[in-house]
Amino acid sequence: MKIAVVGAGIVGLTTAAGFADLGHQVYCSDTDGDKIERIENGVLPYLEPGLAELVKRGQEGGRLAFGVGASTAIGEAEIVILAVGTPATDDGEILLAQLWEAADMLWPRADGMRRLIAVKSTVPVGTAERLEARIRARLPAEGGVDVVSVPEFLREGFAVRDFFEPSRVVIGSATHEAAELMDRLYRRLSATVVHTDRRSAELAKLASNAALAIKISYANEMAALSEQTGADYPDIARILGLDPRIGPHFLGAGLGFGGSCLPKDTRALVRLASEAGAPQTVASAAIRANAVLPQRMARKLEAALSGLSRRRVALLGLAFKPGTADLREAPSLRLIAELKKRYPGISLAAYDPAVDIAMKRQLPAGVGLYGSAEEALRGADAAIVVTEWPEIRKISAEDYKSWMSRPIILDGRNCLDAHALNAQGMVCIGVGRLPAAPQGIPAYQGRHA
Ligand SMILES: NC(=O)c1ccc[n+]([C@@H]2O[C@H](COP(=O)([O-])OP(=O)(O)OC[C@H]3O[C@@H](n4cnc5c(N)ncnc54)[C@H](O)[C@@H]3O)[C@@H](O)[C@H]2O)c1
Ligand SMILES: O=c1ccn([C@@H]2O[C@H](COP(=O)(O)OP(=O)(O)O[C@H]3O[C@H](CO)[C@@H](O)[C@H](O)[C@H]3O)[C@@H](O)[C@H]2O)c(=O)[nH]1
Repeated sequence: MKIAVVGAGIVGLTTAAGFADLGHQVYCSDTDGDKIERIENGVLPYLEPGLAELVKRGQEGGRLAFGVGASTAIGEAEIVILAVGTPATDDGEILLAQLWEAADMLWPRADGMRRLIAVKSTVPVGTAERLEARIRARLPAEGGVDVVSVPEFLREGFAVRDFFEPSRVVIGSATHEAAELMDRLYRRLSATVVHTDRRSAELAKLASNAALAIKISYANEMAALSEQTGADYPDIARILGLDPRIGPHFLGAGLGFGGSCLPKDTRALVRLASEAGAPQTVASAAIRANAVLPQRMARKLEAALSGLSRRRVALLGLAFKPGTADLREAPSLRLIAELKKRYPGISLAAYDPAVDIAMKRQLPAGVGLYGSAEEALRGADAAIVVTEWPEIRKISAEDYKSWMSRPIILDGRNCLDAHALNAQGMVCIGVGRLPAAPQGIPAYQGRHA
């Protein structure tokens, strides 16, 4: 099948390279000429395991080509997949400018034959219908277009794996022909395919991310309650997760959810729901619960160190999760803003294994960015684990003790063995965990003390 993918972000590029690998003829376009040039030369702008190899295989096999903007290849494609960005404002309005721009580039190439446009970008409910109406209004009478909704559920850092082994493929369509054609496209993947209407597909995407956000916020509030009542949240999470009706995933407490999707899509759902007259109070509370986590961490830091104004604090990890260099809505940025607001004299020394130029540019002024954990930790009065990178989890008690002024670690992802580190003369405090008598924090006398 001939396919065009519009947008070469993580989603577009993975989709394009994935379908090329499945034997389709794929043309992938982006308006960003630099990005396309880098991709064509094998220098991917994303840290995604296996993606560079997949792209190379597609190019070498002659099944994957790239270009800037519109092209005849788009006119020839049976299916055009839209994977452009759909950022959201702080109050949850999803901005569709990139989608309309892409659509306006398509319609002059859609005349004369019936064509399928698949919206993979995350959009408000009703967008596929609006897009179809917009394109149809510009088409000559003999032309035709069907717009379907095929939301994407891949996770950053697992994009390639999730393409080939998706948890589900959702196809929202309005005609039998469109559903059938999309089915053919996905036939080579052994995935559970759910056929539905377009609005349900669009809402299912927002609902999925909001469900994950709600679960994480529940975990974080339960962790706070554990701290207040002398319980151990990781044990509680394990007990909860053993109930198959609850499940073990997304119960990790810490600095909360970030990234380009969970925060924006949950905000979008809340806004959409309020406009539709069906308020999503639970999703709304999940956003509020997430927002207070940097303050909680700042208070813990203050309790662990008496006086913070001239202290040096190391931040271990900046990316919104391990395996990516993505800083979009990263908890690290909210934590930095909170610490700098509360303690203007604080010195912040950060390290992230995926540090790159883009990350440097996004960091607020006044944060030192170092090329190794050792450099960030040297002379630090405390360290906060912000992202649970394997490299960071592996730092030994000996290293912490020899590099830092005071070996105080606030484990913002509960990824360290606090008891083992504490037994080696460190002060390691997790989230929802019982503190092991650090200075400034009252000792707990229970089994974890
Ligand atoms: N990143 C994820 O993990 C993820 C997962 C699932 C769904 N999504 C959703 O998928 C969509 C894409 O996400 P992303 O992270 O890949 O976005 P992105 O912003 O990283 O990439 C979008 C790309 O589209 C390009 N673009 C914009 N207008 C264009 C046009 N008119 N023609 C051609 N290219 C154009 C941009 O230059 C950019 O390279 C979003 O709606 C997002 O919410 C993202
Ligand atoms: O128990 C947990 C699990 C995750 N997180 C945080 O939640 C955020 C999001 O994590 P994750 O969902 O793994 O990352 P994304 O790559 O943003 O993927 C989400 O967003 C994508 C874009 O819509 C969807 O396609 C995916 O299905 C959905 O998991 C990160 O900041 C994590 O640190 C926690 O705090 N606790």
